[in-house]
Amino acid sequence: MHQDVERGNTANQDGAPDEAAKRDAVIDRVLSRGTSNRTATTRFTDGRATALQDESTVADSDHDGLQLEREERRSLQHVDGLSTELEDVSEVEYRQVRLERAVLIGVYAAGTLADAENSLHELAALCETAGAVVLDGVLQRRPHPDATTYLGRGKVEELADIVRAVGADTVVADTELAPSQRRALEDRVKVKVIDRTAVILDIFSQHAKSREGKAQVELAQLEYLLPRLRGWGQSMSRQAGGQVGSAGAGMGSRGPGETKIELDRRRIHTRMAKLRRQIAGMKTARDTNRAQRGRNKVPAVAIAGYTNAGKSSLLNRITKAGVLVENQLFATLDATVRRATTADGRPHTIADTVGFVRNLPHQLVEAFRSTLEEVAESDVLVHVVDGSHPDPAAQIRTVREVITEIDAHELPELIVFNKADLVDAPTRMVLRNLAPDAVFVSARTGEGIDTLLERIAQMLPVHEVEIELVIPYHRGDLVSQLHGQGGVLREHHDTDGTHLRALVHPDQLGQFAEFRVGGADAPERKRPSVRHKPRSGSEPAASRSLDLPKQNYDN
Ligand SMILES: Nc1nc2c(ncn2[C@@H]2O[C@H](COP(=O)(O)OP(=O)(O)OP(=O)(O)O)[C@@H](O)[C@H]2O)c(=O)[nH]1
Ligand SMILES: [Mg+2]
Repeated sequence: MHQDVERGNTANQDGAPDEAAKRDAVIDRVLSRGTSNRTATTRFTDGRATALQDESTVADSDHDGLQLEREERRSLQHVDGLSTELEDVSEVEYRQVRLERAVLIGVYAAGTLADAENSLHELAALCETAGAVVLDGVLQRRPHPDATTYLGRGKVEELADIVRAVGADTVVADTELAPSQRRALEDRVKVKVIDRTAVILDIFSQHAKSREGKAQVELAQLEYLLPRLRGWGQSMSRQAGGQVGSAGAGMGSRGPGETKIELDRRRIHTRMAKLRRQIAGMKTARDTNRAQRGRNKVPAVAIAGYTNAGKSSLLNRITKAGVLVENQLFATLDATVRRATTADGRPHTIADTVGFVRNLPHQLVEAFRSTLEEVAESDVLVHVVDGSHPDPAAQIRTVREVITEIDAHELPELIVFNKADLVDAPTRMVLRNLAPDAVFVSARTGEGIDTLLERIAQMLPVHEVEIELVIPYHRGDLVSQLHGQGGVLREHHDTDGTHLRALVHPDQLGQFAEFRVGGADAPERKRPSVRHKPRSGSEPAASRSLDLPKQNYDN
């Protein structure tokens, strides 16, 4: 729009080049030389790269000029059905003032077109959630994004044409852009350019409600901005016409806000240190709560999964918790913990958690680490997957990646395919192959909920009983059995047999009654069992903590 035109015209007048600018320019030049060689000489045959070839060495290839041209034309691919533009013209008029009009861009390697399209559709949903209108989306096939301009040089010109033709004011790249790529693209396309990470951070900043959530998002945003400081300071002040404030500036620029962005690095570092301390402080309260639950031996279930999979709906269905459910990405940012009881009366907690998404900014995973500990410290992971999603396998992969990152990958996991009301029989077969033990449920219709509750009850740790035993030598089978179930705490041999202190399931008390020290009436100490799958070494998982080293919070 008008500001963008102005910005384009003034792009060369932005301050005298300082040392950093010179350094950047050199880096940019070096990078652009390296890639221009590569992109000019890479060719594809039948969707497969034929390795790096020089133009002069492809004489014997079956490419003729026409084929090359056709391939070039094909390589910038439109993704249909992305537009979220409103039909009603009057509403469009109104929204134009308020919302950004975005064109999405992505790069995909040979053979991953379907995946790239899914990813671009998801980016469209993210942009929509952030409050933008998506006008168009284009994908370019390329082994790697261009180091200078993300899309190839020629394609950037086409993109500029598209942006002008549809009247967009923002370009959103599907993967994280290097600061120099973003600047180079902006200079050529003449509108604001942001990336997937900025959109996700923007949604988080709009949705954060609790003090802790807000602090976590701000920390993540500052971390993202820090290496981009110079570029953002310039383009954002141009973008907003010098206007100070956070709400009106649009996707990728809300949150820390204009004035903060223009603070020097040192002050941002100070602010980040303060946020880390705040978050660590709030974490203490959460730890106390959790320790309380731990002392009362209440097993914990965590509902985790891809964003919009229906985690909150499921928690509502199970516990009638009244948790915010929205057809939006990242509706839930704060972990909600509810109490529940199994059919046989065992109390436990169920926690709803923040959703995951592909390319979840690592800054967010770091900042939300204390919230995500809620997941890592639970006893059972209920991994909710949207069964009606076009690529549930990718969702499962993404969620497992994050779960591994927060050290929760060894928890017993139950895959739950939700939205079964939208899944037909053939798709169920496919899903079943993905996860044979999974439960199919519908938070909407209630289908499968009873089975889900039964399965959760089976997976909850049972409280084991600690007993003292003397087992005569001719019953070595019992000693082996106790070792086999991992229940032996202490053992020594004496003349009357093997002396043991062991953990057994309450159902086994009868079996061992005659060997108990002091007879069957001996006092027994109840204690929670160790995890189903103890983590590395002999250390029981329950005693592990995800605490970052103290110094990480303070510098
Ligand atoms: N058809 C159908 N829709 C469902 C079902 N469960 C949830 N939904 C819908 O899916 C959307 C997302 O539901 P949420 O419960 O907010 O999903 P979530 O996983 O908590 O999402 P985030 O908190 O954003 O990560 C909402 O529009 C729900 O109405 C289901 O079983 N069937
Ligand atoms: Mg939710």
